[in-house]
Amino acid sequence: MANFVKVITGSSSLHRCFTLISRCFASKSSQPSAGFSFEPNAEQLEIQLLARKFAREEILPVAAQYDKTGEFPWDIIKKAHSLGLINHHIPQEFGGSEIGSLESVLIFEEFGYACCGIATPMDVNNLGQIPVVVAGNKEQKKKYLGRMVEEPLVCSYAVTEPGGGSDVANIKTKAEKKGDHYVLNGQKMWITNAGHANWYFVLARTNLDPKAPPHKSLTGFIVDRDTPGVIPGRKEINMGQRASDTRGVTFEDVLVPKENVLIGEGAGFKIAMGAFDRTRPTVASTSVGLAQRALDEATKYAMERYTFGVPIAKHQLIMNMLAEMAINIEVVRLACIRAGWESDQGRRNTYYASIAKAMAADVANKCATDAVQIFGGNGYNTEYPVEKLMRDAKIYQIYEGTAQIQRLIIAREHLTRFSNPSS
Ligand SMILES: CCCCCCCC(=O)SCCNC(=O)CCNC(=O)[C@H](O)C(C)(C)COP(=O)(O)OP(=O)(O)OC[C@H]1O[C@@H](n2cnc3c(N)ncnc32)[C@H](O)[C@@H]1OP(=O)(O)O
Repeated sequence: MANFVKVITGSSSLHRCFTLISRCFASKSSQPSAGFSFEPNAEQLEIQLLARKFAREEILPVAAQYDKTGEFPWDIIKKAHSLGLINHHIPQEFGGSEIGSLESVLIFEEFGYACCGIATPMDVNNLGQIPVVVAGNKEQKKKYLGRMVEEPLVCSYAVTEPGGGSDVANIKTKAEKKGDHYVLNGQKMWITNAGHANWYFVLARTNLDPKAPPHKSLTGFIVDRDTPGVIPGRKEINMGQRASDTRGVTFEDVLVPKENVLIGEGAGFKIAMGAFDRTRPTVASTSVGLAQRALDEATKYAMERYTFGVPIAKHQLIMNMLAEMAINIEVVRLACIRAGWESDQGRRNTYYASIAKAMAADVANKCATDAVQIFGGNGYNTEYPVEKLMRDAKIYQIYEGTAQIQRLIIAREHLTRFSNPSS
């Protein structure tokens, strides 16, 4: 592995970072802090710098090309795997690095800065794994997480259906128990990594009684991609994040062994929701990376572009736009850190995760749109980087819970806290 690191970077300092990152993983750096601090500790800084170097040197230069071709970024995923920059949540017991959510937040901001289309397959890899991390038994973890540490594989989180993704309790895919197996039938839609996944986390209805409480009727399964009857559809051509692989998946009489049920029948809804609590902070920080990139590109352009005899960065209306971008980025970055940190304290972070996700998605869209505005006609052209940022940003207000669903969650959490301040 060390050789591989040198081959891809030509740098022994990067390898030193890798050693440090492993040490940090081993010591689980996210211990409760002694008090407020805006300073990353030495290990967090090393992780951030490693991710930044990797993102700027390996992802950013090829981002436009992957966007153009829509090719799945296997090369990047393999390199990230070899550096320990993916599979963060897998316990050390099963070979993973088991870093904190806060460290994941730091890594994904760097990935998002370089290319969200390339970051998303790696983010979703976490989303697919987390149900197994939090709800899998020892055998399931060993079998399905262990293989992802051994080789660069990806998995998927298959919850959304053609009928909708927001109202999770109403999904229609069903799994009927027959002997030692469940027979899975149904259709999933907008499943990221679906064409390349080695296995899927699938949420399905196991209690078909219409009077049964919907949340307790859903069960989470691990489904091997090569099981007969698992049929991924065509790659969807989306507005942005084009390197990311999104497809429908049909399940036709798929036999899933009962050993692949997570926890037990009826536990699926809460497993699926709990996974979002862990991944929304990193999805949010990925979009913060995009917003920061938009600000940096816009600033550079504004300092080089002259109108009325001065760089446009000297015009107050442009300065105002840059300032607004900076304000929003600084604030939402802290929201992401809080959401990751809360999770690392072992507390339910639903409220903070949704605040970070909701705000980061809006900030990314505002910053990308304003960057295009600052670039003027050039911003609308594919020769410049900001039109891609605008296309890549939109989905953050839709996937992993729409802007509206996040506000629903925040309001519900707020009302509960308000009524019961000790909760
Ligand atoms: C990197 C980019 C990612 C790209 C791929 C993204 C993949 C996707 O986009 S997936 C599709 C997007 N969809 C979503 O994000 C789902 C959005 N929907 C939701 O989050 C839920 O359906 C939501 C919040 C609206 C829940 O609504 P609702 O059906 O009213 O359930 P609700 O009453 O709140 O909860 C039911 C039970 O679950 C529990 N629960 C809810 N949330 C959680 C949670 N976070 N953790 C644990 N338990 C939870 C509740 O406490 C309740 O428990 P009990 O019955 O014991 O009281």
